[in-house]
Amino acid sequence: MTDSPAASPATAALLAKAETLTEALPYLQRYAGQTFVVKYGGHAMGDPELARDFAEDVVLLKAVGINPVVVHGGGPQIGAMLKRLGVESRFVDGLRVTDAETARIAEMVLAGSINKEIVAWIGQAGGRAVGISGKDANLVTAVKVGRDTPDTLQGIERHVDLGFVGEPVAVDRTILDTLSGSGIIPVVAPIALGADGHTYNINADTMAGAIAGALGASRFFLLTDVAGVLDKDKRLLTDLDPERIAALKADGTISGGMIPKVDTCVAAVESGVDAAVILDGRVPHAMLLEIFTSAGAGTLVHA
Ligand SMILES: Nc1ncnc2c1ncn2[C@@H]1O[C@H](COP(=O)(O)OP(=O)(O)O)[C@@H](O)[C@H]1O
Ligand SMILES: CC(=O)N[C@@H](CCC(=O)OP(=O)(O)O)C(=O)O
Repeated sequence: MTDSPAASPATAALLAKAETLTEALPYLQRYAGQTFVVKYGGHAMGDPELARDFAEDVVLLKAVGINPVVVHGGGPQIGAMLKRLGVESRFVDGLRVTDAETARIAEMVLAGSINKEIVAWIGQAGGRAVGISGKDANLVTAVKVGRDTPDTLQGIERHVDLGFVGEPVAVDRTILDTLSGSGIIPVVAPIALGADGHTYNINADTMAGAIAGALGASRFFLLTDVAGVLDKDKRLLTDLDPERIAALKADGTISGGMIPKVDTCVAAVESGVDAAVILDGRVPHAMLLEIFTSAGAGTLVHA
C-alpha cells in the first residue's frame, strides 16, 4: 500500500505554499492601484541578504499593481564617512547638527552612493527604479528647522541652531506620478533645496512622512533595526495612537531616533494616511508578511 498524496511531506509543503498564496488574495485585491510609501532606514541596510529581500519585496509590490515609493535614510553611513574625515557627529532629538561641510557630505552619501545602491538592488531583483533626491523636479522644498530644548544646567529652554537641517514645506508630486505611472519605482534621498537656495539635510523619516501625506498613500512603512516601539521593559507596543505617543515621549520611553519616526507617523495618519507601521527590517521579508498575511508585525500607528 502506498501513502495517500495528502499525507506525503512534499505535498503538505506544496499545500502550505498554496495556502499562503490564497491567504494573500484578499490583500492583493484590496491594495491594487494604491500607493505605499516605504522608508528604508540606514540601520536596516547593513546586511546584503536583507537588502536583497527588501528589493524583492518592493519589486513584488509593483508587480501586483501597488505603487511603492521608497524613501531611504543612511544616518550610520553618513556617520562613518564623517568619522573617516575626522568630523564628529552630534544629534539633537535624533536630528544631525549639519554645518555646510556636513550637508555636502550628507548629500554625497545619501543622493550619491546609497541612492544608487538601492536602485541597483531593485534592478537586480527584476524591477526598474530611478533614484532622485528632493531636489529633482522640485519634489520637495525645505525650510530650516531649529530646536528648543531644555537646558538642565541653567533650567531654561535653549534654542539650538541645527545648521542646514530642513523640513519639507511643499511637495510637488509630479515626478513621482510620472515615474510610478511608467512602471518605475521612485527611490528618494532625503535632501532638498530651500527657497533660500541652500541644500538641506532632512531626517529621512520626516521626508518619507511628507511624501506619504502628499501622495495620499494608504500605507506608510518605516523599516528600522528594532522590533518597533518598545516600552520601558523592552516589550513591543503593537498599537499606538497620537495621545499615547505624546505620553511615551513625555516620560522619555521614546527617545533619540525613534522621535522623528513616531512624529512622522502621527503627522501621516493625521493627514489621511490609513496606517503607519514601524517594522523590524532585520526580519527577512518583514514588509511582505505585514502586507499579505494576517500576522501583523511591528508597531501600528493609527489616528
Ligand atoms: N521606545 C523606543 N523603542 C524602540 N527604539 C527606541 C525607543 N526609544 C529610542 N529608540 C531608539 O531608536 C532607534 C531607531 O532609530 P534610528 O536609529 O534613527 O533608526 P533608522 O536608522 O532606522 O532611522 C532604535 O535603535 C533605538 O535605539
Ligand atoms: C537631519 C538628519 O538627521 N538627517 C539624517 C538623514 C539620514 C537619515 O535620516 O537616516 P536614517 O533614517 O538611517 O536615520 C542624518 O543626517 O543622519
